[in-house]
Amino acid sequence: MIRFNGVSVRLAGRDVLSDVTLSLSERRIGVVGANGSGKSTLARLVNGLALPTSGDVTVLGRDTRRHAARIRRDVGFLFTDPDAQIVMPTVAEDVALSLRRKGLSPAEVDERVRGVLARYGLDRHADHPAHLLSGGQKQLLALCAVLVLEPRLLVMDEPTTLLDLRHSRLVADLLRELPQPVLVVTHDLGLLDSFDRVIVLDQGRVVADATPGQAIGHYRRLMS
Ligand SMILES: Nc1ncnc2c1ncn2[C@@H]1O[C@H](COP(=O)(O)OP(=O)(O)OP(=O)(O)O)[C@@H](O)[C@H]1O
Repeated sequence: MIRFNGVSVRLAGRDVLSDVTLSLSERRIGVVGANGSGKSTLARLVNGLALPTSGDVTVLGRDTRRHAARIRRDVGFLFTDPDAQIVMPTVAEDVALSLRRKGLSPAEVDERVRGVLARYGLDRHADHPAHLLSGGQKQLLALCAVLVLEPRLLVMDEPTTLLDLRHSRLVADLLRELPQPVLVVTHDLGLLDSFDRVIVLDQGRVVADATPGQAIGHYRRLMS
């Protein structure tokens, strides 16, 4: 599903990722590590937002250097900062935008938008200005806009950072239920309990790649 082959990323004269080789095919994959260890860069490599300086990244059988546009259609990407992906004036319009680009009929768009907003408790805000939502509500809106497209694979960069306990649980439940494979970067270690595989990064290198219990144990020792 995702293959990193000898991947290094050098930015502004610094090695942000060094010689990462991973073959990922599990349904739930977590990535943890200290601030600045390269987690977001690793996530961004998966949909071609970042490109390797050396080595290559293959996603769903395609090289991210040569097929970035196609890969972005297949891979839903949730940014840490929801303001980075909210573009339309109202909540419903923002979710509808990506669907209209897919050529769906107005009635179909409306039905899908209402459905996803209701699922994430934003239906009351459908016609409200998106910029007036709280940070957590914006994060949920960004999630709705990604999920409504039913991508083949999802990448989430710190999806629960702005969420209260109830909404964090909603995202944890979603991660259990979603049919698609998901790669999640997070500092919310509880989110990873039910995951299949967790990768620990340290200074741009993979230093553990194991079950959640083993990987988080390694991460805790690294941080102590
Ligand atoms: N465009 C860029 N230009 C220069 N340096 C960058 C760029 N993007 C990231 N970096 C650097 O790469 C390193 C890794 O950044 P990255 O965002 O991948 O870390 P992270 O593990 O996600 O951190 P955090 O947990 O704080 O979000 C950091 O030192 C950062 O300053």
